[in-house]
Amino acid sequence: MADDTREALVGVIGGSGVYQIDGLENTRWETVPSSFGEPSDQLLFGELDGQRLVFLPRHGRGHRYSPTDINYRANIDALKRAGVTDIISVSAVGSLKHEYAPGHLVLVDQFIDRTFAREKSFFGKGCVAHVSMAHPVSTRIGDALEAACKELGLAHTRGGTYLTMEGPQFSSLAESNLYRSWGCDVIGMTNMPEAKLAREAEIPYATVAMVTDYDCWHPDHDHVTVEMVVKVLLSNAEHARSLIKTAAPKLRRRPLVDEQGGDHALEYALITHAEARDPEVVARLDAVAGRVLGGPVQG
Ligand SMILES: CSC[C@H]1O[C@H](OP(=O)(O)O)[C@H](O)[C@@H]1O
Ligand SMILES: Nc1ncnc2[nH]cnc12
Repeated sequence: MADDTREALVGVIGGSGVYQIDGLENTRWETVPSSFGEPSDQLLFGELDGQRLVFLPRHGRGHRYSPTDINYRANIDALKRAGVTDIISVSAVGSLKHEYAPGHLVLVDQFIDRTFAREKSFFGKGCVAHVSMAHPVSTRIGDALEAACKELGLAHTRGGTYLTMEGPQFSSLAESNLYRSWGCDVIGMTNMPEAKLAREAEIPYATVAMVTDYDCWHPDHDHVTVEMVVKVLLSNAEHARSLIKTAAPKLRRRPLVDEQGGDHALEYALITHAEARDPEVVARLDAVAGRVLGGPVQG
């Protein structure tokens, strides 16, 4: 029978408190240049139980970039250039629901984007595209993460909405209550535009949101502080590590065409006529959109 799968290369974007992956073997940090500027750091290539993996610390080693200052475009472009086919994002989040106590993992499947000071698209003047964000998270990667949580006995919930705020300040009580009234589950500062850009780059994406605090709405819990987030993260670092270790091998082979659309999002997204495209803009889209832009555009 014909093999209708292909080898995957899993990329892990580590959030606050996750600046490396212990246990990764045969590692090398490599500079991967991007046509969209500087990624947050070099990429760490390595193997986890024989499975090749690429790791990028979202805020850079030492946490040098604030959520607003992260060059999300360069990060996703660099991962694409490195051959990454699937992204697992690991993120610290505040809980907006009683039932998600610190330590709980939420495998989110929806996002609300309230950020306003970031580059959100690879496309624009000179080459316009509109991708679907109806279902921003890959069910296939979510399945692997859920199975891993079950195997490891980690407290988790499949599905949930992650509200992305601009930051860097945490929310006011009125904002926190507003997001709760919208039915959001968790709050963070980074997953948008990251998930949008992964979609544009045709890389299926899924997030493991690690609850570190109750933001500022819970009457019985202190308001979130960085100290609180770091304390919970340190005590959960082992969970994140074993989760990646258990989930990544489940993603080793992937379908030729992802049924979710995450790896062919650009199929019907480009709207600028070939003759109207700006060759310079097209040139820097070589990794992200080379599949649909075809050969070099004549100037
Ligand atoms: C250190 S608390 C706030 C910080 O943590 C989260 O980052 P990440 O998603 O990269 O884990 C949150 O979004 C803020 O950037
Ligand atoms: N309460 C919170 N708000 C925004 N980002 C966070 N990251 C961790 N906790 C957070």
